Amino acid sequence: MAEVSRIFHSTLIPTFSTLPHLTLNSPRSQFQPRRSTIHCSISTTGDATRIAISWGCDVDSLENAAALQKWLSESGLPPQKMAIERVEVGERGLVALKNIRKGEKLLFVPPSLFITADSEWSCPEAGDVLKQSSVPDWPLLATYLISEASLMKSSRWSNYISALPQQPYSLLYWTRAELDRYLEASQIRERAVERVNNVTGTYNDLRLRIFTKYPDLFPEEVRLPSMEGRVALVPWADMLNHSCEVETFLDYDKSSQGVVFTTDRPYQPGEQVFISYGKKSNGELLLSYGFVPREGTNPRDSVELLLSLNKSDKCYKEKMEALRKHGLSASQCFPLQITGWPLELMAYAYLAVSPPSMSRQFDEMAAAASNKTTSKKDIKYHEIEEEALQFILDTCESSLSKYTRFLQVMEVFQLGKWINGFGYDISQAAEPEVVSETVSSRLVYK
Ligand SMILES: C[S@@+](CC[C@H](N)C(=O)[O-])C[C@H]1O[C@@H](n2cnc3c(N)ncnc32)[C@H](O)[C@@H]1O
Repeated sequence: MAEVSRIFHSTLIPTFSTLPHLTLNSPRSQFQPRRSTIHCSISTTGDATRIAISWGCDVDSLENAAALQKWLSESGLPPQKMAIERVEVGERGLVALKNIRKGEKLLFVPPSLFITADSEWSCPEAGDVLKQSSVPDWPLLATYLISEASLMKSSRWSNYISALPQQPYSLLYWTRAELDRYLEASQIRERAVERVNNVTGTYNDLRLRIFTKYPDLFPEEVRLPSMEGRVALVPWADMLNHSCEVETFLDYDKSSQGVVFTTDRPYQPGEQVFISYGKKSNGELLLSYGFVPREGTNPRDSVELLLSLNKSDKCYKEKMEALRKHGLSASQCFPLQITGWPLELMAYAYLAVSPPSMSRQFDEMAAAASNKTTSKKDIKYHEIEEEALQFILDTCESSLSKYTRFLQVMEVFQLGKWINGFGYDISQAAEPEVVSETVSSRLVYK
């Protein structure tokens, strides 16, 4: 169960958020067996000339969502205590229709409604080719979805496909220039670039290895979106939005043989019901799901702060040696959270600012800065504490200075407040410009 739970937790929702279009297989019985072809051309880059298949709807369309809901009930989804509605957080979401108790299990989506790598293809030959070529789950499912979308109304999944957001919020749609500009100083920028390259690379690989070799099965350009891990798509369950306050997540329930989640709080009729997409930072949420939670609502938010020894430090060599001994280097990243920073960061700061007269403490400091050692972490050197805090503050300021536009609206002095424990949320600096500009059309940030 733990494994299933992990898989569902980490892959179900990303699936939805990163794939422009999703699908499932159609049972042969519903169709005339035929040698259909995947005839489509879908762009993840916004190249309008490539879009050939009509699918999906506006992110807030309720019409298609209602059709989805009706189709799901006719296809085996048991009666629900929730309905799809327009919501404040996440455009559309599941809202309680009745009182829901804490600890209640909801959803019960049966496996017949899941979309997995084992789902039956309407074009079985195309499925066979991909499987024989050991195509990983993600690109396999993406191709599957596209193939079903190309069948339009005749696909068993047409109601599902039509209810998916046509243009999901995703960093995959950002151009390289936009990623560079708006995520300029965030670690998420590199990871987003990597992810886009991964998607493009996988698509190019498939095109070279498979699509061009079977032009009758894959006659046109098929652009594939993101992939990551194993995959299952679960209609209905993927209408649930994320809340940082909620601890509960999707799971496979062996006894009922369906996808469920257990509420961790009661809901009253009209309230939006949430799950957790995981304990992720704002950057991670942006990367995987294309949104940033409302400011200050994510206690798990964090940014990496890079601390470095000063090369002109008289004791640079000795400090370096001490750090090396404990598996650290002259530049080291530490997570800064909305709730504070790790003791290791403070220990590193002590080491960075300590004068030659404290050389006997270098080892103790380096050990405390390493998360690999079990040595005492909570070290304190009152004589250099202020200097160490100033060092952290300076590093924060220099890190923030990369967010040029951000600094125009956020006075640096607020950093001082934060560092003195007033709770300034430095983590919002993760994607500050994203919040302010481009993203009005792409990123949900309210
Ligand atoms: C699994 S879908 C949830 C259903 C989606 N709201 C819909 O209407 O199709 C995940 C997407 O919902 C949106 N979303 C989920 N939780 C959100 C939140 N807390 N704030 C803003 N958007 C959210 C994001 O666009 C995300 O990529």
